[in-house]
Amino acid sequence: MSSPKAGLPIHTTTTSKPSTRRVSLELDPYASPAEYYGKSHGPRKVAKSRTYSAVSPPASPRSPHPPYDPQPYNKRHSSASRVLTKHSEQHDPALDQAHVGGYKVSGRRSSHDAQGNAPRRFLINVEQTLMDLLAREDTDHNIQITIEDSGPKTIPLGTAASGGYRRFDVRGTYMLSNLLQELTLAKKYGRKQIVLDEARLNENPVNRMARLIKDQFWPNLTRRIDGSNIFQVAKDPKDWTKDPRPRIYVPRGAPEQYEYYKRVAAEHPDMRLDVQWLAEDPGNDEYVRDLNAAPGLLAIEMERIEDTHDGKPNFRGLPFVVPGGRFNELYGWDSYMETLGLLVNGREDLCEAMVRHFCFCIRHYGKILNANRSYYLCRSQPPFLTDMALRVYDHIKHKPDSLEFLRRALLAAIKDYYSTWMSHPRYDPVSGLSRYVPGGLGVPPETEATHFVHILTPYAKKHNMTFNEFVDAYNYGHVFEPDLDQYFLHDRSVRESGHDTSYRLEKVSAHLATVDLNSLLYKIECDIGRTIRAFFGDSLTIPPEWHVKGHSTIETSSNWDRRATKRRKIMEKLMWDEEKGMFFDYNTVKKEQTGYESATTFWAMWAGAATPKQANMMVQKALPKLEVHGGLVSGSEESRGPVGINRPNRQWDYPFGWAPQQILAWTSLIRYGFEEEAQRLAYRWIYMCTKAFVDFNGVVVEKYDVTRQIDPHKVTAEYGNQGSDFKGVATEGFGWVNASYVYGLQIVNAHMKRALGAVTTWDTFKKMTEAADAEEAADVLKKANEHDKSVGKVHVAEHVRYTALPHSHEDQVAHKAMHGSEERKEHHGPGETKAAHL
Ligand SMILES: OC[C@H]1O[C@H](O[C@H]2O[C@H](CO)[C@@H](O)[C@H](O)[C@H]2O)[C@H](O)[C@@H](O)[C@@H]1O
Repeated sequence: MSSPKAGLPIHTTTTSKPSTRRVSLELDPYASPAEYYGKSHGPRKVAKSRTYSAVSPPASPRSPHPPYDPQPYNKRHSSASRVLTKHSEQHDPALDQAHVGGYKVSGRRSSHDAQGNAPRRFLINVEQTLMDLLAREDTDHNIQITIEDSGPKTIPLGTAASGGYRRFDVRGTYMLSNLLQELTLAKKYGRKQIVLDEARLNENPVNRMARLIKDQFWPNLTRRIDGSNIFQVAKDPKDWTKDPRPRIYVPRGAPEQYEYYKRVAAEHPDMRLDVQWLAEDPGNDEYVRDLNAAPGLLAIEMERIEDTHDGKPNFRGLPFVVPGGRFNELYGWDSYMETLGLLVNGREDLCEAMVRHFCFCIRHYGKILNANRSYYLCRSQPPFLTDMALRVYDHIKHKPDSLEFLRRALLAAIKDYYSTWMSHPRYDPVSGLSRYVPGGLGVPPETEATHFVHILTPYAKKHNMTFNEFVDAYNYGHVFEPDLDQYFLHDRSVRESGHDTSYRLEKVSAHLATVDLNSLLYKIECDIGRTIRAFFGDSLTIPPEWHVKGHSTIETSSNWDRRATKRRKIMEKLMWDEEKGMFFDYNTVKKEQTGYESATTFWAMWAGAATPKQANMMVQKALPKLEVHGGLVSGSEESRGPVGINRPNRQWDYPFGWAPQQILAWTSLIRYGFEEEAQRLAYRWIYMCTKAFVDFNGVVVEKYDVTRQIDPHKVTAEYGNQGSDFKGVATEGFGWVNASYVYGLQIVNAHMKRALGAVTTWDTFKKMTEAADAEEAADVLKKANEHDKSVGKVHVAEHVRYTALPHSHEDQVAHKAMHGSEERKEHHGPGETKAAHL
């Protein structure tokens, strides 16, 4: 483990940096913190004492910045001397250059550094500068420097070229907060003194955020579960018991894991690791409820490694990426969304491992779990396995066992399809559609204590019990409240949908055949049919361990194609509203559409279930209702209805926007040729994330208020916002937002990227582009007229069209979307189009 943080994240081999980088001044100013402060900073931080002795005398009161002196010169001199003397055998060309050649050291008093051509670097005493910076700039004392702080917004730092003698002002919230972040990281890596590249402080914010995601956030969100870390990862911040302890449940089909964990427990009794067999039928409602008295992790996939020194079989957990810093377990649809970003960042190793975990879960727990904790055993999440596996396969197909990987994922997806989504109670035979209807009893134990207070308190009063007494009595069937049973049936359903919580679903979810779920199942049907045909000779044998009773042991594509066609027709009949230009959830009990306007309407396009005409109507009618400042809002304000003290807002409703909704909408739009709209939405979202990142100390959160222009990360709904509560530096971001950022940057064009780097709003960018186009057109017109005068012809329109043609690849893509209709067709399958790669 190379992370300095809590020992939790694991840093697996990354493809992002060549290992041959030289440790010297050549060090990439944008190297990952592990490299910049960990491996490579040592030799840069020191210089020979003899060179240091050449530094000029103390600053005079006439120094350009007399009011601020973070450390008296003599103190700086002596502390630096100490370091320098101590490490005098080490050599830093940067400082040699400063004192011996290159930059000539002035004999005058300390002064501000003039900007030379060489990149500027600062020589910084970490602890002292950190203290000074916070004392001066963090006026609201939250250990973040943001636009809400009212400090002077400037701090002078000594340049490395002058051995810290000459000073240069670092100004503005963005640079100061980057300084805070860098110092916090340097401190975590144990650095006392650093040479810091200015380039790290004034880096293009889009590049910085994308870089942090790739080099820092993904590694810090990466976990594995095995004996080396079970003590930490088994800990659950949601654990409600009096004696939280590490506990792992192992399914009967994985006896080698049971033996392994038993051995780990025996070897480390101080850990108090509780290793338990899971029941044969772990999806039983009563059983899962009873496990709530002793919640624990559920074992996931491991790989066999070299035997122990005494010849015992040994294992290592496969890695996975968690949704956010507080999590230690593998989530369902978060993992899919993260995969989209991880693939952009070359981390197919992690994506492949997550698919393998999902296969393990389907095989042993019967489904992809909400997350691998005992209290999630009855509950799944939106299913994306086929798309995930196909995308990963596309990146690993050169590997010898890649086809086996795909086969296994397909077998797992088929089993999950039959036994989870097309079985009672999720499948509704009357409509032919599916619903989120997980099992379970009682109050979901993992939710925030306050979430159900308003629902349960009247019942507690009615039964003359305290709140906790009532919850206990209700959970164990000592009191009967059928209305509450219905309430929690729907609540569990909302949580399985991943959209927890929303007024779209509250008190009705289990009755709804949602657009989201049925679009996903349509996609799964298409993917399975196509994959069996393309990769497995149109005949896939189902081995006993994947076989679901009542279904064939040989799968062919035609059945899957038929299923997909059937579902598409039903969706069109029951969910499509031609007049509104939207798909709506269908209430299978009331047998009517709900009419709730939700961003999930675009999932039908993502899956390819919408006809081109329907897609066009959605762009014309649904998009304007849901497009706001920061991209796509979860649902319309009108559909959500009024909120207030008695009807609090819900995090998956207006005005909040979530990364998965953005990602799926962009991909949907591109799939049907609406690249201009996809780019605009991606721009809005990336702009909003970047703006918050720049103004609020590098914050990246779980969800945003997409209608808020200044501080969109401030979300007060339900449990607040994951990712906003950090000290000094955000080290993980949030999984699916990280993914949306790097994925979205693949969608916007080069001009947009530049404008985003300058934190330009969409409206300004649009005006600028239109103005530039108009100017260019006027210029062309002028030239054409001149030309026409000379040749006596008028072909202005042709010239305008020609000169408006963009030159870069991205521009051509955008241009085609704007001017050409040839790409507006339906695409299916990976590898066919840009959409497929996205
Ligand atoms: O504790 C409340 C809920 O927390 C999770 O839901 C939210 O976070 C998940 C992880 O990012 C995400 O998958 C989900 O869409 C979010 O709403 C958890 O999944 C819920 O089961 C839990 O009740």
